[in-house]
Amino acid sequence: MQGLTDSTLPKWRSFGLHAPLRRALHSMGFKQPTSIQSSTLPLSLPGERDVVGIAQTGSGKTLAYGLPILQYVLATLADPTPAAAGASSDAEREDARPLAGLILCPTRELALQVSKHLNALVEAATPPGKKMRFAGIATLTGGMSEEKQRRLLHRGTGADIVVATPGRLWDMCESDDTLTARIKRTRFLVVDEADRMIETGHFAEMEQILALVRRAPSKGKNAAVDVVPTSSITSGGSSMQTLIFSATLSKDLQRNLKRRNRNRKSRGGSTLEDLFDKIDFRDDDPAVIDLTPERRMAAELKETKVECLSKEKDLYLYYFLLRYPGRTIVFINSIDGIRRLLPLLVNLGINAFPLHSQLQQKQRLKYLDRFRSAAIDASAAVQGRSTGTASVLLATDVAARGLDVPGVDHVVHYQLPRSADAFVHRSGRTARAGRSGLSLAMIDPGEKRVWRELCRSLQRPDDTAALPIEYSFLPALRERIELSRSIDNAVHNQAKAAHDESWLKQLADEADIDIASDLDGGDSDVDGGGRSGNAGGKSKAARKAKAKVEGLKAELAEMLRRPLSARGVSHKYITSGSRAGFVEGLLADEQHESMIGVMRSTAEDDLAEAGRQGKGRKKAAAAPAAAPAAGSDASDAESAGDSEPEPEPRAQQGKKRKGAPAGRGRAKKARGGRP
Ligand SMILES: Nc1ncnc2c1ncn2[C@@H]1O[C@H](COP(=O)(O)OP(=O)(O)OP(=O)(O)O)[C@@H](O)[C@H]1O
Repeated sequence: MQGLTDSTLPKWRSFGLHAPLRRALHSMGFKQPTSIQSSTLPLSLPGERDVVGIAQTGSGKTLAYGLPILQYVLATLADPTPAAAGASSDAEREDARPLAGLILCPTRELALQVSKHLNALVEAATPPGKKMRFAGIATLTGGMSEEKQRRLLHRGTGADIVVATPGRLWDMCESDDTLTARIKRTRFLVVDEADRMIETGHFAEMEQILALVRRAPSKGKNAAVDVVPTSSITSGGSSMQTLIFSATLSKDLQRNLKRRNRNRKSRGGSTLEDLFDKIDFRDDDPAVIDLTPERRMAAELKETKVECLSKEKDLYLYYFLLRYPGRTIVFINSIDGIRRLLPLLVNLGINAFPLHSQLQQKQRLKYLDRFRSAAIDASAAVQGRSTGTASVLLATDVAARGLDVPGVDHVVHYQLPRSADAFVHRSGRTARAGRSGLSLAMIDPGEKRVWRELCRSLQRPDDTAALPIEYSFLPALRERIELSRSIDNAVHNQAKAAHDESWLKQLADEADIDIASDLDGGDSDVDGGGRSGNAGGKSKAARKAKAKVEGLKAELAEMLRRPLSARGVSHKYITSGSRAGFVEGLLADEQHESMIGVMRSTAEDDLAEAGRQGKGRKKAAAAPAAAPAAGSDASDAESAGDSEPEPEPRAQQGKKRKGAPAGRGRAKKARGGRP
């Protein structure tokens, strides 16, 4: 073992991991185990116990279950099963080899990520110069070529570890006896995100897969079935170890918050009972390691909220993305919502990518990759684009669990999810592995009850601080958003007209009627215009619609070029503006890149500063009773003719340092019109 002595990684030494694994941990920079790893490893290594591990998001659960499996693979390299040793071909050897591990995950992205994580460890564990990796990992997920997955599964003497989503795995099992037989004798069964995996009605195939690893009653608990011919295997091996992991394992967190539930109390309980019902643990008393923190979230996660009208969410989201550039995942409850918001943000120059289940798998991976690899560089803000510094993933809950994208700064709940566990998992896409992060909940009046239920489910008071907002930017942002919406409507009309036109043309062709003159510029009936999909060219209306889209785009580009200024900033004579500290900030090069008048700062810093200021001026800061302020306690009712939220009394100005500006007194109600 080159360059690695027992003293290199003292914190890992007590687990007795094989040298290649310690080498890999060393080269990947994992200097010490996380809490869940150090608590479960002594129990979960080969030959030990069944383990149920519950720990906060981003705490390293993948390695907690991955290391024992890889430890087992390394041990069997030196000591293959007798049947495998006596086999004369790779296929025979594969038949005779039990699977080292079967890892079940709820989403394709998560399965691919787990494989990638374990593969990286295997690669790092392989001595330099050696081509053969010591463990083969096959990923079986839907949306990708089954044939290719089958090839990788059976390569050589077969994969050691299978990482799979239940649907694709079961499909393949139905036509692959070798796979089925190897699963029946798997040495490790891992159920990641276990509460989700066994939730009734989610994965019909889970029942069948779990039945494969259940022991046949006739064999009894201690029957040895590990080294027997494949054909005679009818039930799971007796030495299987089961490792169950999740960040949440409580039925109360799964409760539908949107449904009024009078029997709330009786619904509590633990998913553990369901697990014991559904999974045939070999251990009579599996070890349960529960490291759930009090608030159920990572300690490094800061939480905030914006209370605003539903129709104002786009505005506050845009404000947040501009004010705090970085990598942000925005969770939206419906795919239609993503389809609406995506063009709106893209028109505004935001690097936004969609992720939902109706995208092809290739596209899902492509967008995730672009989100992951987008350069977050403050200096990338370019003329004509509002920002080049944000990377935004607009996602449904398909991205809520398990996804580990390094460097996600913020999670935004554009709408509240339907259950508290979804809220915990969504929020956990940031503040991972000891990093800081922020979760922002956007709450409209209709969601106030759900928010209260959510806090109750999480057993905490509603003490989430409101996001400080510099209200004087909002009129200009609103104008941009409205223009972006108009562009989207115009593009939609254009496309619709193109569709109508080609349909009309098709009908005309079928009836042998010539409508070319209309399409060439006569008085077309096609309203709104659009692209003609035929050789006759475009109708007058289509040309008009195209010109309208181009005109609006040019107008927005011009608008985006104009700087955004906070109230009190003078463009003509910089030093004459009334905004305190503005010039000092400019001189110190601490001004925000695209919002003139506020400092570069993080949302976490601004929250902390607002908290400090708020303590001293709680009474003075109370919002006017007549209109709900964003971030203040808005009315429960979706009031008719909802007026614009009154500006927050004290505008926040970003991170305050020594000599930095203090908040300017009360801002006046924001005016519309151009800045
Ligand atoms: N011992 C360690 N030291 C430092 N970083 C680690 C360690 N173990 C894992 N990590 C890193 O922590 C990050 C989160 O790990 P992982 O995805 O396994 O978390 P998780 O607990 O499964 O999260 P979730 O509940 O969201 O699925 C990963 O980027 C991983 O590389």
